[in-house]
Amino acid sequence: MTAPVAIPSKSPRAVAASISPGASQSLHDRLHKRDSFSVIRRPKVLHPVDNEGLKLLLVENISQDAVRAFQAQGFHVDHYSKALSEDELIQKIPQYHAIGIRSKTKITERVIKAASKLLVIGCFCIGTNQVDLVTAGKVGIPVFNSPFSNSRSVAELVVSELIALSRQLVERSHEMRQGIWNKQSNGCWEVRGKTLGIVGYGHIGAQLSVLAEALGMRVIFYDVINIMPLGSARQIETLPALLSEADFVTLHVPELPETINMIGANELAQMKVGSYLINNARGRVVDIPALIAALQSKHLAGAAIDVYPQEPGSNGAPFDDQVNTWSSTLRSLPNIILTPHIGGSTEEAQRMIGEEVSLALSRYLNYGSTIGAVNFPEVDLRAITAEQGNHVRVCHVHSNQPGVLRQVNEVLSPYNVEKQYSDSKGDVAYLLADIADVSPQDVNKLREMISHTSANILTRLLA
Ligand SMILES: O=C(O)C(=O)COP(=O)(O)O
Repeated sequence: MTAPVAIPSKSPRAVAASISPGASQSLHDRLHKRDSFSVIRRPKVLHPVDNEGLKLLLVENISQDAVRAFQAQGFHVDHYSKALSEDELIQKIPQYHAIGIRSKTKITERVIKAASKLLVIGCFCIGTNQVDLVTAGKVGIPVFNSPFSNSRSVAELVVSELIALSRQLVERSHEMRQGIWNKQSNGCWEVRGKTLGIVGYGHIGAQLSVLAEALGMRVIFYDVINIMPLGSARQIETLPALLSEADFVTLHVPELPETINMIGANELAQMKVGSYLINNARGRVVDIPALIAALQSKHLAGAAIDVYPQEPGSNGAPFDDQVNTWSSTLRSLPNIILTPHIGGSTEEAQRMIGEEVSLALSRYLNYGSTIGAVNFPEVDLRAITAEQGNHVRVCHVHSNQPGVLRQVNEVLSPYNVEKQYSDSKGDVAYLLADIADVSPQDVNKLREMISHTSANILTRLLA
């Protein structure tokens, strides 16, 4: 699990989408919910004019709620339970307009280059490090994720690991399953009064902070930005200071160049003798051979690991030295809890993520909205109403360079532009414009002309 990817604050002129995952409205109602105008006037349901019959590829066992939500809109959905390798993706992706993945499927530059029809990528999880976000943005593909819907599930898993580690629960259970009675209190502790050090105080870290205090723990945290501590938690200035004070260290940071091997031999040496390490973030954040050494020397009393640099792509696949050279050594250590990347794997989290990310993808495919995209300017427009029969929405992704809007507005000048909004992020800019009274014969002509402007990356028309 990772802390949320920082989403730039929304422009005051962009319409913010507030999504309440527990809400029970239909997808259609929710697609329009945030537009107060639509309460009075019925919104028109838009469809892409040039790619009818949208095909979606969902991999890694994404929730059936998402499958149903897409099917209800008439999209064709192909659903796989396992992750696909780069070569498998390259072979399949050319026919799809959208793909939904979780943490394991890597959308590399090669995959994106092969994805000639791809319009949007949905990460049905928090982390987006498995996607080449820059390349996707450059070819006009926004990437959406679920910034917090599995946070509670991860925080609860950490609570269980805190107690299980400090009571050597997995060891005792393993012995009993082998018929060995080994009642002992040596090296077993209550968590009450112990110090929990949280590295990364995002949605998961903050949620965990509250739960841990309810157990009577002292909570300290380290984060690269200043964050208001919840309850009696305390922000610590530096990582070494946190490591040297905590009895338990738990990691909740995204995988970034600066977090890879963030916990190595030096950091482990800074941790207290007899302390514990918990990693439910990303496998490459911890230098595992160094962790193995720290456990073997008994400097650490235990560890719980849910994520690994390399992970098998499907259930039933072995977790052995072919996957990571040290797998069997790790498996042989005492008081280590190893789980197969299950931090966000609860019914509740998967259902909420399925709803949230399918909604974001549908909003983009049908209405052009990029609110919540992690690699793209966030743009939305209030709905076209059902009465506005011949209105057309232009969605124009272009290079962020001078003179583009002049060219595009030149093309639009014979029409009445009801509303338009554009924003940029890095090299990519995105314009949404609603055009009145476009005859059906003119629609394709309009798309052709805008597509031929010099900075065009991708132009879609919705009507
Ligand atoms: O949300 C995340 O980033 C996770 O690591 C969970 O990944 P998963 O959906 O279980 O593949």
